[in-house]
Amino acid sequence: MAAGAVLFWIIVWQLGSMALGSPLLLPSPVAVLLRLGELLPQAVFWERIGFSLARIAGGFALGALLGTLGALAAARWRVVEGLIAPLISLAKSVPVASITVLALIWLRAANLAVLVVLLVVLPIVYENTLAGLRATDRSLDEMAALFRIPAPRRLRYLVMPRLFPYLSAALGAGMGMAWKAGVAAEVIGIPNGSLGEAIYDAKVYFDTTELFAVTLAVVAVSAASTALVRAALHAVEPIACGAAGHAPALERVDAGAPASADDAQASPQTAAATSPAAGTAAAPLALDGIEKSFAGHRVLRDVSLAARPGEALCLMAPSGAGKTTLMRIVAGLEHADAGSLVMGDACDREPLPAVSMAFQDDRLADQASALANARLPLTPGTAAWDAAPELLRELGLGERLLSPASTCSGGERRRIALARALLAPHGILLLDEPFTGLDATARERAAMLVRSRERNRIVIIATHDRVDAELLGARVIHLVAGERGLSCQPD
Ligand SMILES: Nc1ncnc2c1ncn2[C@@H]1O[C@H](COP(=O)(O)OP(=O)(O)OP(=O)(O)O)[C@@H](O)[C@H]1O
Repeated sequence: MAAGAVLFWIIVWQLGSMALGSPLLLPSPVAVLLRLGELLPQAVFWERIGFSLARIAGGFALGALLGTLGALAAARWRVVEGLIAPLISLAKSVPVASITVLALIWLRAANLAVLVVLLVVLPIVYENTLAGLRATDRSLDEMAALFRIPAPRRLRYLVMPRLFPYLSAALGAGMGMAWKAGVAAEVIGIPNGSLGEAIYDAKVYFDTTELFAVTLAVVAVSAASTALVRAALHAVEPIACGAAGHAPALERVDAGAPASADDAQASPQTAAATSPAAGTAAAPLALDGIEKSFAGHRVLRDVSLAARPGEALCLMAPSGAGKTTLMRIVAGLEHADAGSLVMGDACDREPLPAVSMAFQDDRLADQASALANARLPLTPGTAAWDAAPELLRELGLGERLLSPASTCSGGERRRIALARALLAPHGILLLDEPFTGLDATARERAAMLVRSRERNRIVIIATHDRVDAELLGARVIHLVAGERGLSCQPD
């Protein structure tokens, strides 16, 4: 299709040239191709291409680097964004010709394309990268904060997948613009041995055919550079984004325990023996008189409850009653309007308490594998790290260990999120409707695994289903609707 379109326009060009009948105004494509054929064997022509390519690529690399660093700093500090904003506006609006003339005053003519290209590429990369960084997924950020995922892992598995499409678009567009601006600057500054000089000479000698031939070469080299940049980005993307199969550090499965369907039959008792949480002692938890409203709508009123390590509580209430809100308050993700929350000796919410949570909406790194997701909050070499593949197998995910989370079914994603919460060695485990989407067998197995790992933790489960409480042997707490909100009542 593309080749057909090109052929169509070459025919139009040929017909136009024949109609005009003046090679000075519009040489025919055949004449241009013949001239290009004469230029291509000449070493000096390739030296010109090399000269311009080196400077344009250099300016592009500098612009991309500074644009990315500037965007990272601007996303982190508003004051930096404010300081950079006028410079970016200036770089976008100042004509290439003005920059070129200034560059000629400041620099040697040979290197002026570097500065001009830098100033053209920098705002494109800066603005796109900043937009990518701002297109944050708050729920993933919240998950990362709760699990205390180390910054380099956050960047690779959670930020880069969002950022990469913006960065690719910017670099692809930036490379095309770099050639336009770089050659324009060379035509004005006429550095010796550049493609711009060849175009300038062709203009001076009214050699329109030569002008077209050199321009055609510029277009070809620009297209090849853009294709190269896109191919490099395509190759780098899975590694930069920690996609499944490209994160060996997080995905190493013990050689003695290959992923297989048979492994899914491993018993929960085995898991209990290797449970990372087995030695984790939690402090008691006490909520007293918790109140919470959203925009005047009271959700929780006078909610009080207490739990000791080793205890499981089951919050039962109808949909929309406030179970998630209460869990979020325990996790420190939401602030109560009134009341107190005590964990052992530590009062209240700052910093976030050592809590792990299976969120209602899973919150997985979609491109990463099931195993990488389960290990995101973990430290290599710990018991929890080593136990991750086994736990996933016991949850029936032996075949999916190295599959991207995005390709997993709803029930499989639920179990990955559950595994991540179970493995994180925190004293309080919050499970928000953890068995949604699981069939009866998977649900029973998951419940047994939770039970086998809860010994020294406080487990709070939100559910609509009494069976979940029975499977887990949990104490049932009803959130009961009152006149002015929801309060807590034992079973
Ligand atoms: N950030 C928020 N802003 C405004 N309203 C909110 C917010 N978070 C929760 N709510 C409201 O608080 C109420 C309780 O929500 P919550 O998610 O805690 O209920 P739930 O019992 O967990 O529901 P479900 O069982 O359907 O998950 C709902 O009416 C919800 O719309």
